[in-house]
Amino acid sequence: MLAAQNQIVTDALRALLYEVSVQPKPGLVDPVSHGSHPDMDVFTFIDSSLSLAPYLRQCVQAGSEFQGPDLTVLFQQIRPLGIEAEKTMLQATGGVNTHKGAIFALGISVCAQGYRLQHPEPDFVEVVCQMLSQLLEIDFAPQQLQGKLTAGQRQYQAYGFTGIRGEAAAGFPIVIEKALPRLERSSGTLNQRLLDTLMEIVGQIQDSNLIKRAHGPQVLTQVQQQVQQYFALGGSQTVAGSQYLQKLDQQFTAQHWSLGGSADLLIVTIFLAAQKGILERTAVQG
Ligand SMILES: CC(C)(COP(=O)(O)OP(=O)(O)OC[C@H]1O[C@@H](n2cnc3c(N)ncnc32)[C@H](O)[C@@H]1O)[C@@H](O)C(=O)NCCC(=O)NCCS
Ligand SMILES: Nc1ncnc2c1ncn2[C@@H]1O[C@H](COP(=O)(O)OP(=O)(O)OP(=O)(O)O)[C@@H](O)[C@H]1O
Repeated sequence: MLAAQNQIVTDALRALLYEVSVQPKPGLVDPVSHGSHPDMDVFTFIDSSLSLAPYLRQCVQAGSEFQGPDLTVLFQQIRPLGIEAEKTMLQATGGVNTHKGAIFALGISVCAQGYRLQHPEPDFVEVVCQMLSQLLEIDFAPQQLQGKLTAGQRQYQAYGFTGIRGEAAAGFPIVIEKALPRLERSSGTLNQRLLDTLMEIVGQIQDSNLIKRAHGPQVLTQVQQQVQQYFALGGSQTVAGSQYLQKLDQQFTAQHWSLGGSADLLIVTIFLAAQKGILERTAVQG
């Protein structure tokens, strides 16, 4: 039991560290570039990731010890832990928001996997959906949408987009139905496979981070076309695809666009792939 709990925490930390190591990611921080985030670099992400280890352990423990019939209670137990973890992250990064979305999405994911150690019958999606069955109703209640709103809250009001909350409450369908299958059928180096997986997510998501930075959802159509073009050129394994991705990185950085939500779903994808044992390492070439 303890070994399995430890493995969940290790896989979650692996996911955080792998995500920031993948490059080139359009507009996102990687070891070569800070993209559209001049206040961060790869070391900020390493510090942030390490600071989250105790939080991730607490979420796993809460999941594996939970016995009641109502999994919304389990989510109520871990949410305050997430709010504390955001403060820990900000202390570790000198006040920079590196992993807000990941604290939420990965915390829920490791908690669900912790729960499944004792209750293997429901699958990951069922556990997550049960945990979050009241999330949208509670978070998007009119009394919550007052005062200074976050990007996600503003976009819910303006466009009805449910953002990270909607993805999580639906059991991360983009991760399960699109990103994991893309990762499984991908080939090449691990970096190449994870780049294709990231771009698969970018083509599917309504990323509140991107919509905020591009000042409106019309950006989604353009970015979806760019993703199609990337895959039409052969993706990360062809010279044309790689050059196109570099061009996108330059364009996103110049426009100050970012893909924070896609990065967060990539983290969840890597975590689940590691748990399923489909994240086999591939020799790095060149
Ligand atoms: C739900 C969270 C993420 C807060 O949401 P918030 O509205 O602040 O976030 P917002 O939508 O602006 O984006 C947060 C991050 O999510 C990621 N993200 C954006 N869009 C998506 C998406 N479609 N899918 C996945 N991740 C996404 C990005 O990295 C982004 O930076 C979480 O931080 C949280 O629950 N915080 C505690 C708040 C709380 O419980 N308050 C008390 C009750 S209101
Ligand atoms: N590799 C990465 N590079 C950059 N952002 C990432 C990366 N991985 C995840 N993210 C996500 O992007 C978000 C940061 O976006 P952004 O800087 O726009 O947020 P903010 O602090 O809310 O806004 P602002 O910087 O405009 O005040 C983080 O919360 C994080 O979840």
